[in-house]
Amino acid sequence: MSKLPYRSLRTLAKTYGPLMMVKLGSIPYVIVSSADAIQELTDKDHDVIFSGRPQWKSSDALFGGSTDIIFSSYGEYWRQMKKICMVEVLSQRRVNQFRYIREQEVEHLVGMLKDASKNKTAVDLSEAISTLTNTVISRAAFGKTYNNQQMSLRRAVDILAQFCFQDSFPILGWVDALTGFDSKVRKVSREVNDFLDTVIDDHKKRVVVVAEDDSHDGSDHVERQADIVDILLRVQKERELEFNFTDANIKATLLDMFAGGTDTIATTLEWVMSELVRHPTIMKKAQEEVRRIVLMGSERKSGIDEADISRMEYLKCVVKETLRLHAPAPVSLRKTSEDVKLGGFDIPEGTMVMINLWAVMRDPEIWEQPESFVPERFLAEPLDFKGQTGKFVPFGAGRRLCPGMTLALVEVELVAANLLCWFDWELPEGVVDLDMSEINSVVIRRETPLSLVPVLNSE
Ligand code: HEM
Repeated sequence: MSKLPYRSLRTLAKTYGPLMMVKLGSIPYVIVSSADAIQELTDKDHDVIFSGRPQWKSSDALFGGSTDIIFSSYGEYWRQMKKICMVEVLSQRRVNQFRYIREQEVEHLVGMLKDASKNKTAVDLSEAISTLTNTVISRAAFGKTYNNQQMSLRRAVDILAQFCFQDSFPILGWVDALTGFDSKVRKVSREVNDFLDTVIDDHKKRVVVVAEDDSHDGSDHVERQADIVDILLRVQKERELEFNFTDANIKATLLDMFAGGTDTIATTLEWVMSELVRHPTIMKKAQEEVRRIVLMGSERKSGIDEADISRMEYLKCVVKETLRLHAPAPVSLRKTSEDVKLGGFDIPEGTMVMINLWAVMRDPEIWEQPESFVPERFLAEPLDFKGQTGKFVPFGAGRRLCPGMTLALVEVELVAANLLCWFDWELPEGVVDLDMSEINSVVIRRETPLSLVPVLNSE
């Protein structure tokens, strides 16, 4: 198995078919690699049975026994947690509420790039985008950024991607003590808990008027805009739940927002820009659309709002095509909750299942020129992100579908539109072709940072 397992598993599936049993470490996994199998797995007879998740040593330690949304087992507890997440934290209303944060941070990024463009030197766009996505989620979640302390969240997310003997070879679990994995997990878990306890305590102490709508335009006409911690504390106090929503649950939810909502958005933007730089005609077409809508209307605008974005049909296709080729989360991990049949095979209760989303989105049986970057394919076939066809599945499918997709898409589209509207982009001197190598960490990222020269658009 290579360092990019979704690629090796696709190669195996070409020989052994879309449903195969592979041992990863000493644990047997059913690997699912076709749209038909995904559709079957998420139909009404299968969805619940395939909605379990494997728990890891690190998820148990970091999320108090995997009690977050990403890692918790399927059941009433997960259902309640996901509902809170979707209704209270990631709903359209919330996405609108935090619009002013996205707009301010994008303005900041554009300002920085305008300054850099004066020197005609390359900027580390990966770093700039990563800072933006981190700041946006921090301000939405905590009301501000906590610079140094917040690094513990980064370390926690990184640990989830690290190899652990117990998860792959349960009989060798003791080796994790020797490699230092166990002590590292304990240390990071302590740091994260201490940090999030401080954040929650700070919020409990503040008695100020907070607004939970999108009335905040960045000025001070409400005393303070509610952030996600305020919202979760209000849920804890007011909402009638079938379980006791404790501070530990709030911490697990917050950690999920960071684990799910920073690197995924940043890496999508990196790949959008990488693909566009490699395809100048597509870049030009996308720029023309964005500039026509923003700069050539009856009143020429100095900023881009989300109403403009809703009209950028081609840009949306560029984002879809990027997510098809570069799914940030290339596989979805599941666990069966009872004996079940899939594609005619008997699968016992408790089986680990890996859905190779990446392979399905490059399957030559269902995509023309599957390896090529062709945004136009989505003009011809406007597939949505809900994964119901089993074919276009960057956010997964079924009950475990990603709840952060609305938030992710508005942020990706807003940043991309700004990068395309105000700048042309060039490769640094001496670079002829962009290296597109991938690295598998929490998400699939570029192996090398994306370094590009911004040239101010003079239109
Ligand atoms: C481009 C951005 C994103 C991509 C591609 C992405 C992709 C995914 C995928 C593939 C899954 C697994 C779905 C499955 O098992 O079928 C998932 C789950 C999840 N994502 Fe995202 N995600 C993104 C952004 C976000 C954001 C912004 C958040 C929150 C702020 C988020 C929070 C979650 C959570 C909580 C889950 C677990 C859902 C469950 O188990 O029920 N994601 N995501």
